[in-house]
Amino acid sequence: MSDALDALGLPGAVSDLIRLSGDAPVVGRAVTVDLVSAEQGPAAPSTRHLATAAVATSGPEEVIVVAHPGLPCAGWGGLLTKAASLRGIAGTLVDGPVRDVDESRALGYSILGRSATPVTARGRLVEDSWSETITFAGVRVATGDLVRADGSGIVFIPFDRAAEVIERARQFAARESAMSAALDQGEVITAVMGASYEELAGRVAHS
Ligand SMILES: O=C([O-])CC(=O)C(=O)O
Ligand SMILES: [Mg+2]
Repeated sequence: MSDALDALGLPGAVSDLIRLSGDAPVVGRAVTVDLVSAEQGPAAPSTRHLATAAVATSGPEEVIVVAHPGLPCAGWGGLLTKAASLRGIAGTLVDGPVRDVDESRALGYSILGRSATPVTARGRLVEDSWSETITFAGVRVATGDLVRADGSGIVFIPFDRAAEVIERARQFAARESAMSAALDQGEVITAVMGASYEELAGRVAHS
């Protein structure tokens, strides 16, 4: 998917976030949440914990995508995981720290984030909006965009470019399957990942 974005000159690949829990690929449509520091948020104190509206209205094939202002406190926790898991939500991506990671692991719920922390968001972070377009690790993400995340990171695909990105990704995947089969048949890696593979990336990157 990342190679397909490269090929089409699209941003959307996010490095540096790590898998904190779960082991299944996270695939679905983004449901965005934007967090700000409590000092920058609304004057009245928050009466609803962050991300709860997004969780309460989302379900299977949806992914909660949480923008985080970078303070050292959690943008997600175990009770949110429990509620999301009960609703069949595909997973959560947080551009910041996450807490209660062991609870999320016990439930097998997939989370990618920047780090783990024990520190609560309460009194520190508030939800500025949800379902609005956000900037997540430098990528603009709208609710409804496609997401795929796994142990290597995240790709976001704008909904209106999804068909062409997926088509291109299928071509790359077919090519890699053939290369993998060639290895099974005894071809050497120097030949399998030879000039044609390198040229493919070069052509792609500059097309
Ligand atoms: O207080 C928080 O940051 C959220 C939390 O622990 C949870 O969802 O369990
Ligand atoms: Mg908790």
